[in-house]
Amino acid sequence: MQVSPPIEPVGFDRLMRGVGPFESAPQIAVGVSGGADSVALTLLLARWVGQRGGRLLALTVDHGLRADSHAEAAKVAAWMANLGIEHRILPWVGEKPTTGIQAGARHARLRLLADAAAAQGILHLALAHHADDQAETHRLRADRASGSQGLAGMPAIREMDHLRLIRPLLPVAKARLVATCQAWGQAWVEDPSNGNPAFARARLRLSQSVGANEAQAAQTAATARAILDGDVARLLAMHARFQPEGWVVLNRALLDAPNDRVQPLVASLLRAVGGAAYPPSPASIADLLQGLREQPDRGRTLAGCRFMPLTDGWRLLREARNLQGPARFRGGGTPVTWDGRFRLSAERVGDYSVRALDDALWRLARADRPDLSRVDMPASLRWTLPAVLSGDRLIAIPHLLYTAADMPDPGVSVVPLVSVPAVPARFAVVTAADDII
Ligand SMILES: Nc1ncnc2c1ncn2[C@@H]1O[C@H](COP(=O)(O)OP(=O)(O)OP(=O)(O)O)[C@@H](O)[C@H]1O
Repeated sequence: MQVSPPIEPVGFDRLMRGVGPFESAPQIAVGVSGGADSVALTLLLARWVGQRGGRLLALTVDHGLRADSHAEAAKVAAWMANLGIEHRILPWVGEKPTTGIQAGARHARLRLLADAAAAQGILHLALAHHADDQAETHRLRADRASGSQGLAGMPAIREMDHLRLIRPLLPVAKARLVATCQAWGQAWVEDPSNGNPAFARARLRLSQSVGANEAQAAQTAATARAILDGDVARLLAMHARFQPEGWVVLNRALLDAPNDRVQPLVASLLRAVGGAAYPPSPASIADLLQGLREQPDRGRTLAGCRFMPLTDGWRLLREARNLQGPARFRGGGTPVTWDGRFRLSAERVGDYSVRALDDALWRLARADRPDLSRVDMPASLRWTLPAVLSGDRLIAIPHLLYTAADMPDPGVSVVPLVSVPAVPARFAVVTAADDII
């Protein structure tokens, strides 16, 4: 039987160069679940960061979904203390989903990790996905017949709102990570859900071993993806202008680019503007593109978005129907995501809810502030905006800079989830495959 060697310092330096650049004294956060993969990554990072006079912050999310999750997190904390690695436990509090638990836990986990790192001014969050994970992603996506971008799997670098998600171990086989822990004499925990066939990923691990061919295919696809992401980012920079209200102006010339570039770009745009968890099928995007090319002056809808013709392009915006219903939040800085498009929070603690601006709320706001009528905005866009209520009182329409005159200012802030005008590359890398963290 072939024995896998542990990862040596030189090899890890090379892996880190692949996900750079870093500051001269790098500050990095790492998600450590306690499994062999993330424990190995934490050990490797601690040495790498230490050699450069930087800082490593290890973070463990306690999902509270299993009886022993607290004990496990505490065990990781003890290991980290032993190794002299700064560590924090982040409990997942609040409502848990009843269906799609794994996907819900992944999203919550990423948010908790990213927020904790960003709060410390850390710009890089490392996760321990490895080559076997990549190959599994590849196979899962192939089973669901996703487009070429999905098949390209996870990116090694993904820009998020305030930091970069990095996956330095993507080229490395899991066996080498286990060997790394062993070489360090460091224990790890086995995740029982990896053996639970209820979950697609675990099922795959149990039913099929992932072959070298697939790992190779995933690697090739990942390279193709990096090239694709770069091209898509350039096209976005040239032809798309993002607006803070979550819509985009597109030049008609965008459609002159090759289809294998326009297709994933439009998929990302639709997902960002429409707020859906997944982009629509490649076939429906192909139909849309054909329609836009043949009759550019006709409006079209797809995936909760509208293309409204302009003189030399389109306004792409959220359709003002099937928007998410009211979502409640407590303020005090804790954010809520609404309609898959915006993250809202309020400084002042209160009993708030966010829902779509409608005619009745708009009348109330204008009665309070008649000058709002002069805001130059098409009605179709207005009805896609979030309005914030306290009980049943309208208190803010953040995009119109409206706050109710006779109420204390709740200090509402709103961030569009995916539109990042200054750095289109961030936008370009959002695909369904990124949901797998
Ligand atoms: N509870 C957690 N707390 C912090 N980070 C986590 C947690 N769970 C997963 N991660 C991070 O996300 C990565 C991917 O998660 P995934 O569920 O695929 O890993 P895992 O099966 O728990 O394995 P491992 O911990 O061995 O990496 C992990 O490698 C780790 O970096």
